Amino acid sequence: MEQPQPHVLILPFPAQGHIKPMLCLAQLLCNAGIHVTFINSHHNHSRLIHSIQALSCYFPTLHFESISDGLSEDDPRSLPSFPDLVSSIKSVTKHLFRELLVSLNRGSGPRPPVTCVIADGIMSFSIDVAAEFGTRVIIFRTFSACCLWIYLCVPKLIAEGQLPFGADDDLEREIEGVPGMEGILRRRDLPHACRSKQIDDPLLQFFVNETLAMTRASSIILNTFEELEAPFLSQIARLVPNIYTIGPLHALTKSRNRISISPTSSLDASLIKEDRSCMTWLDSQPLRSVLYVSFGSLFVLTRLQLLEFWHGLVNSGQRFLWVLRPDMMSRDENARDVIPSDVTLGTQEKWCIVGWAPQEEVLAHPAVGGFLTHSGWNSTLESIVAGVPLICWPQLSDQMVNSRWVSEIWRIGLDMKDTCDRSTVEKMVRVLMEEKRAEIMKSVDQFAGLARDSISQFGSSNKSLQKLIEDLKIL
Ligand SMILES: O=c1ccn([C@@H]2O[C@H](COP(=O)(O)OP(=O)(O)O[C@H]3O[C@H](CO)[C@@H](O)[C@H](O)[C@H]3O)[C@@H](O)[C@H]2O)c(=O)[nH]1
Repeated sequence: MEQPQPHVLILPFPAQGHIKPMLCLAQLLCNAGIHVTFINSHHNHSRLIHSIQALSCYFPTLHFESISDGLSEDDPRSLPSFPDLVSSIKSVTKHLFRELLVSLNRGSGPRPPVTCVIADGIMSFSIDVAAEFGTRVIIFRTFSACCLWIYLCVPKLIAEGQLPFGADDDLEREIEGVPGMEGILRRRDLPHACRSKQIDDPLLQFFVNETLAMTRASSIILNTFEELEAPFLSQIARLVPNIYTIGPLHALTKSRNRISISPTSSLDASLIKEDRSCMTWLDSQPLRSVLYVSFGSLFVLTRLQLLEFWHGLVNSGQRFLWVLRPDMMSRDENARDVIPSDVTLGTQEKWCIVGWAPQEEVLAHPAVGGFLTHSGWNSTLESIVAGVPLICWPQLSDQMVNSRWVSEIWRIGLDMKDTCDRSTVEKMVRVLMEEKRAEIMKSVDQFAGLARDSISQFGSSNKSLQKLIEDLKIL
């Protein structure tokens, strides 16, 4: 009789910062001979079609399915639409996910029935759906352990009266009651939703409820490495049954793929088409001279913020490469039209602007010497691996605490949260690129080394991956 085979169904939240690490994990599991079905929204599936075709060629056990996210094709999916997306997923996607599970479990075609669901940490409905079928669920949290630990502590902070506070209250005040963060965590470092005076603020409730739901899964996966976040991993381990710490996933995946990937191939699963002209521009820049500026895939800027950044960057006298996405402005404007018209657009000697960059390659380029970022977790990890120091300008969720840890604990960069004026931008850039560069680079090099060690053959993240693979093969 034929042995039953493992088949993992992976369900990411339909956004770039969630799809990318989960697709990395999918590749690692396929390398171990496991069948994986990766679910995208219809909207993202069509945007990823080239990556999907390339990945399906390279990994014979990797399959793709798509279901609706409940929004229409033309609806925006950037940050202001996040609440609409969350509620449509809850009302529409949940049922479609159940139907897909039923159909895959019929076992028709080359794939065996589903043996495990690996679902995004903000798609907790999957825990209930999988339970109907008696299928094991592992939750994948795509952001930092330090942020996960804060969300787990929010009910306690509410009970102790430390929450709520309003955005006008003293944001410098220390937060007590998050073990391991004493003396470091201030109100302003909590996820932005904590600044609401209303404890029933829908966004805060959403993140807290999704976090608590996670404790019902059989295990959780975190895209981090032990040497970076050990204190929080041990705190979280007291509340969840089992943690696999497998990160930085992008680097682990690249080191394990036996295929040679040409830089122009689309295996990186970008939802926006990359403009590779910036790589040619970087080739002509001096060593470590360029500040890379990117605020991730969701972030939206006001006209005023964009102008303050622009003037601050130009006044710093440093070279910069800036990613301005076409959907980046809070009003229906093109970011490039907002930049003062006395400056000719296009590739200049000192700066270059693109709509979307091949970020990992940019960070690995010898001309890049710093990264001005919103501190999304993927960007933070990618910068750590590349050994590039950071200036953090966080706006929400995990970004708020990531930036605090970057500046105060890991000491690999600077935190400029809650400020956005040209003189601060100029000063921060000068400090990072010149004044404190040598000092910051000592920690940057140390953490880049630790990240490399964690994904090596005997490293902590690789061991955790091997354990996950073994566990998935036990049916
Ligand atoms: O020009 C660009 C800009 C970005 N990226 C990639 O896009 C991803 C962006 O991810 P991240 O840095 O995590 O930012 P967001 O897209 O904003 O991610 C969301 O999801 C993350 C994971 O949960 C959270 O940490 C963030 O706070 C949340 O905003 C990274 O892999 C980048 O390499 C590119 O490839 N090209």
